[in-house]
Amino acid sequence: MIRIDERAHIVASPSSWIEGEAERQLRTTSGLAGVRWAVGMPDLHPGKGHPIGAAILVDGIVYPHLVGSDIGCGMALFRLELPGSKLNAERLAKRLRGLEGTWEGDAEAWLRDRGVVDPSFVDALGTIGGGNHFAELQAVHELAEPSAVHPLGIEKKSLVLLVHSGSRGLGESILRAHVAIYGAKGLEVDSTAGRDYLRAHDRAVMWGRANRALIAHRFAESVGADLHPVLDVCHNAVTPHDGGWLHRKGAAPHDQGPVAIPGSRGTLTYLVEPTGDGVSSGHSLAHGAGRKWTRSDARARMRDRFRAGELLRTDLGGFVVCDDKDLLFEEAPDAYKRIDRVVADLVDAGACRVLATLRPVVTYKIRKNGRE
Ligand SMILES: Nc1nc2c(ncn2[C@@H]2O[C@H](COP(=O)(O)O)[C@@H](O)[C@H]2O)c(=O)[nH]1
Ligand SMILES: [Mn+2]
Repeated sequence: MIRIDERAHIVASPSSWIEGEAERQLRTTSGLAGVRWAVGMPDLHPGKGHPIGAAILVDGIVYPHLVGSDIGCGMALFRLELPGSKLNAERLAKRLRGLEGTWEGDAEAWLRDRGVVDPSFVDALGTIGGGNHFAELQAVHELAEPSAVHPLGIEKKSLVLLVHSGSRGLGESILRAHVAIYGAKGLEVDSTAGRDYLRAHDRAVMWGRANRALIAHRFAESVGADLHPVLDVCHNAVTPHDGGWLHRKGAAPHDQGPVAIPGSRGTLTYLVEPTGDGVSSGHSLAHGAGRKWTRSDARARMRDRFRAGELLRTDLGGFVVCDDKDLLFEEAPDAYKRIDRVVADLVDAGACRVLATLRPVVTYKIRKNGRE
């Protein structure tokens, strides 16, 4: 554990690499009015003023900035049953398209069926979005705890689909509306503005969940596969906890069953199960490996070493669908911290155990002219 101040610590061994700026941001965050405690996950890294990879419990106040603009972002895992017995990843990668274009189905009905009243941003529903969002076909690498994994329907030969996306323009519009009036201020939970924010926030969380489900549906449809939901875990949200409000920005809940913690398109994803009471880890788990390099650093460093085309295959043999060269460089596996170290820190802290590891087979980011 790395102690930051009397209210803040990071769930990481002192030898794990955490950027000084991320520690500074966590200290600033723990000094906000009403903060009871702030806990950094081992994937902690700097954000826009406040760190990413943190859980912050606040009394009486909700801080929209601590949740950020991608309200409801999360990881959803599905088991995928492909027709035929042999997987041809390259052919499958070529067949996949269209996840960046507007869905032709009834998006309003899709949202309503999933509890989103007053549907909005319907044109973006079912689209992955930019940045580090992705839809990734994965194979089981190792089953560490077969008896715990079988109830999830996952076996040694299973294929799974991991979808990382959020509330797209909806979450952004909610934060923007807050900033226009209140700037960086928090809101009293028991105020009209606080209640309005929480209502809009909850809608964005449900929108994000419905979005991941639709992305998975489109992915499965485009390769003719059957889809079985395994888990959906949101990592950007604020929820009631122990009389206060638990803000999570890039942190998965510890009390909602198994969590998928991805590393990058070129490293393993860890399927973990929370252990212990969650107290020392802020009732949370890491949500990824966390950035090591900023996007501009990654572009500069990777451009020096590789041509974009060379990054379309990964060291683990995966295929990458990404027609945006900048994004290909920015999201290179080297731009992220080591996922094995992140997970080891959580395990050493008694926060989770590893059930299985998953290997990326096809990572879909963006295809230009996706509908052709
Ligand atoms: N398996 C993959 N993991 C990836 C990829 N791109 C990013 N990542 C990991 O996901 C988290 C997401 O972080 P967030 O703050 O945007 O929610 C990130 O930390 C990486 O570890 C990918 O293409 N495949
Ligand atoms: Mn996210």
